Amino acid sequence: MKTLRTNLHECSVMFRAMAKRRWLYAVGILGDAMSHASLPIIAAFVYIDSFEAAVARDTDAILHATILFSISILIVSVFASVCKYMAMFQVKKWIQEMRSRMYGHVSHLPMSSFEDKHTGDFVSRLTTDLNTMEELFLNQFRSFAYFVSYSIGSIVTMFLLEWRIAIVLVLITAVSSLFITRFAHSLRRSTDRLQSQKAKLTERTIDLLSGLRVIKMYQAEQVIVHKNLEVNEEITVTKKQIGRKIALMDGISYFISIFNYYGVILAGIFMVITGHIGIGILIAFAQLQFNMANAFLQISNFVVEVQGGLAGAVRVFGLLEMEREQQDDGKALPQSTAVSQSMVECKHVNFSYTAKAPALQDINFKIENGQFAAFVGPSGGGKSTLIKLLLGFYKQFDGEILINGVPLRHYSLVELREMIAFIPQDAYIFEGSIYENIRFGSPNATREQVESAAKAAIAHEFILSFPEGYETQVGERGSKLSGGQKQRISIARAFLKNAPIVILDEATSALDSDSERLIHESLTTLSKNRTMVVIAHRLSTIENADIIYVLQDGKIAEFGTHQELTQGKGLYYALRNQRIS
Ligand SMILES: Nc1ncnc2c1ncn2[C@@H]1O[C@H](COP(=O)(O)OP(=O)(O)OP(=O)(O)O)[C@@H](O)[C@H]1O
Repeated sequence: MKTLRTNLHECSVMFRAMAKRRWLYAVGILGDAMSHASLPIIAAFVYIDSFEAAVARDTDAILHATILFSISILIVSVFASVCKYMAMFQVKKWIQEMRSRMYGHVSHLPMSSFEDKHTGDFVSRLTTDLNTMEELFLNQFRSFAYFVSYSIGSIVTMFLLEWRIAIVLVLITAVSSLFITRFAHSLRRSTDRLQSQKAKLTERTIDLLSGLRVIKMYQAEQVIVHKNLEVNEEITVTKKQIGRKIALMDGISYFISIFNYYGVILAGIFMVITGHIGIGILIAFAQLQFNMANAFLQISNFVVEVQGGLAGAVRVFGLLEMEREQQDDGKALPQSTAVSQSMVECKHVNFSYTAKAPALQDINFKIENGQFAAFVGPSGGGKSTLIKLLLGFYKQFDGEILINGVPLRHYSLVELREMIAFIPQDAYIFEGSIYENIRFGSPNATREQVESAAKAAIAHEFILSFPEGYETQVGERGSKLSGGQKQRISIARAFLKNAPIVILDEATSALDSDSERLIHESLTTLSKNRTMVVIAHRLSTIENADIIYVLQDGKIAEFGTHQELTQGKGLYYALRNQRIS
């Protein structure tokens, strides 16, 4: 019963989500199911007339019944096809809308969602789970509507024909339905588990494909294959459990169906012999009961598919229920058009990811407009965390962050991100052309603007050296470009965005000295008339910074210019010597 209630609740959530489409879908699916269900019932009446006519040797009556039946088949076929198309069309459109909604939703999720869950989990929800939900609407609900329409129709017909047999059938059907709902409960647990295991398999597959280089280098093929095998085995175990339940359910529903079918025939023969019903009615009963028995034989597969579809739907809706990044009101920009003296300021900022150790403690600094500020420090010191706060990825921190003199909370995310051009460590390159990749910086930019951004980033020459120039397809994650080329495309995006603040998380990967020089040059140009905040891993790149902050264990351990910090012989000095030696 609990499963039934849960299933009904899940269905009602889905139907509500279909909005206006649900009515056309419901009409389509019911029309299709009822017209298909009506054929065997019409056939039952045709059999009564035909067999009675056959006994009376009335050929006209047989011809009449045959013509009527043929016309019915024609009408039902046309009507059912139209209804089926209507329902199918609504589902396809709805799934398309859901897919776009899910994509949009994923792009608005806070970064913390992706730190908590594996990419594979999202991929699985967007593909496998959405597909199972589509199947549920296209096939399983259709079969269910047919089964219900046919059961009601045939039971009513049987009541009209011979109520005593009909009562017995209703009782047996009710008992069988109760038994099936009990199975549904246990099957649902297995199908929920199966959907999660499938998601885990997608996660493992993504790890295999994305980490293939590392796997090969460390000859870890066996390790990764073993991990995949583990999930594969778990899936097989769950499928076996489902298979056992299906087999048991199949056996019992087979017994019930056959028992019902032959029971009706035997009872009917007995009633014909005793003169209670004619032979036509007996044949009609056999016809109705035959279809009912067939439907019952399909029921186990149907229950598994419905539970699987619902489990997928729950994961789809689970994704849509994940909380989006809060956009806030956004009233900061009008005030901030007047440029404040300090561009980025932190006042007593404290932040923790979890209840355990704080990632940032009492951070205070002020970066003046047009300054070049660098953050350095040992691994795990809190540099990336600070950048995440400045970019608005996490909002739950204590203290105050001011951008252009206005507290961060007064900016909408759109406004905040318009103020900042971010160059991440991993210069993410999207599938597509170099031109499209640079244009990410400003989707409305003209060709000239894209090219002048590429020139400023000293990328124009290498782009033109490719036979297809800006139209060169870069491959998955820019696989056809070198590390330095990817970084220069990423810098070109920042030039194109033309934001007053540039935040750069310096790439850790080593580059050849030529690439490093070009990148250094382009960053120097980029920093002109802009406020630069750089997380530096190579201390040589920030020697000319206006101010350097050294972060250790979430605190600012020291700050000053390169000369001051070197003379101070503190942590900066030690770090520098460590890296040089
Ligand atoms: N998503 C997260 N959830 C929980 N803890 C995190 C998360 N991200 C970082 N941390 C922790 O916060 C602390 C600061 O990490 P952070 O990434 O800011 O350091 P970092 O200075 O940028 O290090 P690195 O130079 O190695 O990149 C570390 O102890 C880290 O383990």
